Amino acid sequence: MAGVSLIKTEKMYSNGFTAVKGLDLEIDQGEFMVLIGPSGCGKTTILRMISGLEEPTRGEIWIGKRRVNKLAPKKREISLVSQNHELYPHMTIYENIAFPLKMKGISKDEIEGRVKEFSEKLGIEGILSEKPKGVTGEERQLAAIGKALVTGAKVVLFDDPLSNLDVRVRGRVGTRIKVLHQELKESGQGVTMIYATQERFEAMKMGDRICFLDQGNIVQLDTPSNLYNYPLSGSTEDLVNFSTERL
Ligand SMILES: Nc1ncnc2c1ncn2[C@@H]1O[C@H](COP(=O)(O)OP(=O)(O)OP(=O)(O)O)[C@@H](O)[C@H]1O
Repeated sequence: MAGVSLIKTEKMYSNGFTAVKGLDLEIDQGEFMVLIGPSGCGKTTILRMISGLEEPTRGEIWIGKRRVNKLAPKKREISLVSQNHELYPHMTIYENIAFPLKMKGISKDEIEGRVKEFSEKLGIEGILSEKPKGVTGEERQLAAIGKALVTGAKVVLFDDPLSNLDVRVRGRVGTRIKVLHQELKESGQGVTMIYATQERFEAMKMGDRICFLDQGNIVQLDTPSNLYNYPLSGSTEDLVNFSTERL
């Protein structure tokens, strides 16, 4: 397991726009951290810096005991799930989930065991021989989550992964991710999950803690119950009021 720390992390894009402003954020190992905030507040930029797809302009990023500012994405032991499921259309669901393990040179038997384990945990064992276009959007996204987790990544990043699904399906897949996080923790394989969303109900339901962002700054960082009891600003009051109406 590995925690993630951002220390005075800043991102200025080449056009001079600063999307993330001197962020201090410590995510514990095995934690489920939700990043929430309006469009453009910097959620994707933060995830891209943690995964290594963007380099911070200033500050530090640590994954576990390693300072990763200059470390290649592949060496960070991180997976990223986005709203576009990123499955290869010509491969079956099984082949897609197995693909990152195959790339690592893992034996066929071990691949089989791991794909079986994760597909059962995600309830998609019945669609393994299908191609992505032959299954539902929900199943495709679950397969993408399986592909992200099967490698044994210590940190999994989710960039608004459910935004293309309708609201009922969204709730179901969100619950599955949360349950899976808990099951992995209980089985000693805990994974740190960092989950970006604009959905307030999702944030309150899923996060161990919620980091509320606005214009590249943290507005409030706390547990759902503390946010509920002690909202520090109009934005966090909004988050709590809207979400609890639906609880
Ligand atoms: N490559 C880039 N060059 C310049 N500005 C960028 C670049 N990428 C993102 N931005 C800007 O940085 C800000 C933060 O963008 P980011 O995608 O991180 O926000 P977000 O919170 O993930 O938004 P959303 O919820 O809409 O995905 C936005 O104002 C965006 O326009």
